[in-house]
Amino acid sequence: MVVSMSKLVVAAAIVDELSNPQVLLCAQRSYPAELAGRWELPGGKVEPGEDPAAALHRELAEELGVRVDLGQVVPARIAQLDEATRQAWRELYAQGGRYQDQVDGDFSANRPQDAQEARDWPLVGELRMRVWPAQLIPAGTPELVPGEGHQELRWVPWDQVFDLDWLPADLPIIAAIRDTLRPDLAD
Ligand SMILES: Nc1nc2c([nH]c(=O)n2[C@H]2C[C@H](O)[C@@H](COP(=O)(O)OP(=O)(O)OP(=O)(O)O)O2)c(=O)[nH]1
Repeated sequence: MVVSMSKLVVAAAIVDELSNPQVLLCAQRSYPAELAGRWELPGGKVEPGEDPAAALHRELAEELGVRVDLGQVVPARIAQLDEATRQAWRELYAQGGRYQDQVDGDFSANRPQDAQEARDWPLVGELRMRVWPAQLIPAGTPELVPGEGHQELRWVPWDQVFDLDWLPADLPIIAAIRDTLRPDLAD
């Protein structure tokens, strides 16, 4: 059997307050050139053998200098992916897949052919992303100084979030986060 190898990225949807979020922390990438200027959720790649949630805490401390409380992972919703991605993803899961670097073992246990959800979202190529809602410790919306990875960090109200030029794979993810945290705003 062909088993594809994927790389896990972890990211946080940091809001002012998990119980009633008004704004989302959006980050504008500064590199590489082809991604510079696009918006993303802060985070980064899991290192070999690293626990994914621990990797996220590490990335947020490094990139933003913050500590966070994490909520529940927002799973990937098959229905929110475009048709080409959905098809590619079904095939991937049918083959079976593992993360490189022994992160979390086999991820094909939850098969999107049958399921409507899976834990991780597809990004470009081999990358998959696990996303947690989060709030700062203490909760709030302080001004944050971007590190070298970001041009700008901005707290954005939900009704303006989709005005930003997101990395393409993030659009269904951001919609799912908004629908999960603010079901009253769901389309
Ligand atoms: N952090 C983050 N990465 C995303 C998002 N959406 C998306 O497609 N990506 C892609 C962009 C990158 O190719 C990859 C994350 O890599 P990265 O460069 O941020 O990872 P890293 O901080 O560990 O950096 P490096 O060691 O690889 O330089 O995932 C997102 O919302 N947040």
